[in-house]
Amino acid sequence: MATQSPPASLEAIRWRRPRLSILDQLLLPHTSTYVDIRSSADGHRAIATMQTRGAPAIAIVAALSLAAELLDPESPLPDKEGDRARVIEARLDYLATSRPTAVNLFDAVRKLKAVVQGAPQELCADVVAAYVAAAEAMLKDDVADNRAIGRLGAQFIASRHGASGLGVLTHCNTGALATAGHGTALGIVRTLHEENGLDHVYFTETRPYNQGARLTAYELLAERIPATLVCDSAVSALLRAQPGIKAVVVGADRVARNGDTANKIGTYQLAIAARFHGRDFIVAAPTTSIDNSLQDGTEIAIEERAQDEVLVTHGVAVDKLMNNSEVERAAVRVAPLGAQAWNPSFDVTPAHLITAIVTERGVYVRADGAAEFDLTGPPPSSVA
Ligand SMILES: CSC[C@@H](O)[C@@H](O)C(=O)COP(=O)(O)O
Repeated sequence: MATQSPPASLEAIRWRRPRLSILDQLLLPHTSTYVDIRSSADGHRAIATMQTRGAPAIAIVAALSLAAELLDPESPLPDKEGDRARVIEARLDYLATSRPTAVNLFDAVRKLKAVVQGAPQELCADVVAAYVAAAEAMLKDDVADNRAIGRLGAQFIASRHGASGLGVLTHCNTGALATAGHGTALGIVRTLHEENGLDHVYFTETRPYNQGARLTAYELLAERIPATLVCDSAVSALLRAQPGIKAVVVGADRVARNGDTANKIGTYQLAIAARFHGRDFIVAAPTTSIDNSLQDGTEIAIEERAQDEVLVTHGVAVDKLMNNSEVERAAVRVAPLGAQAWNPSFDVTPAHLITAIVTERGVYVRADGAAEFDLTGPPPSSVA
């Protein structure tokens, strides 16, 4: 395995029609390896094992994995158009079982099924062409959406706290590795940095999978953004010690129509700490993360992952890393054999703890005195 420094511009999802490859996020940050995804079965496996992760990225990899399969001349698709459409829909249903919480996946599956059902029926190639074009559009649109979220979020924070010298705290990884590029909450951090508004970003380890310590650190180093890693348990102490941190910015896996937000485990306690210390708590998410079918967060399915993610940790040997030798990721048991762990991958932050929800269409805030958002209509400050 080769060791590499972080590339200048991250491309976690590499689509070169008809080929898809993804940056293996189980091996980051010490090893950058692209894995070929040739089929929906490969896509399902990459999502379930978290070789790729992050709500928007999961949806896009699922969509493109099936595009790669459909464009493969050796893929055994039936010749008849109706049969072909049914096979595509069955593959989409299968992809939807890869992870349960991020609604972007289900949103993508629903939209792609509608494309397949609406495609002209005369030629077999049409349904595939329509599918591939729609999947490719999802990749392209996500970057544009993230750039809009970055700009609107940076403007919102600047309007409340000034346009320079800002400190922010973020959680998990919501950057180029979790999306098609730029990122959501990390997109706001990137935009603040590009516009010289950012003084410093603090980011959590995000146990147990360490999306912060491994992936956000990797992205921030690549772009030389001034940043400091903290343990998840240091957040309250950090907010007390650093009055310059004006906002906590996080992503979302699913937002109910009242604003209750499911995001990476630990987000809820960050929101409580932010409220206690009088800081803004901002959710950054594309509208594909909003699930208007859910009245509130109690209806969100929370994924529980394997106990071993808590009981065992992974890393590389420090001496090999320092000597620039080839490194191999190894598992290290932390808890004693026999110890039991509970490992919910997400938690739900109640709407009343959230200052604003930044989408690509605009910023939602709660009406004066309201404990909940109304996400069923356009945001008050919509983007034309
Ligand atoms: C733009 S990514 C937003 C969320 O998906 C992110 O914060 C998160 O919770 C990711 O969880 P993960 O388990 O790594 O897929």
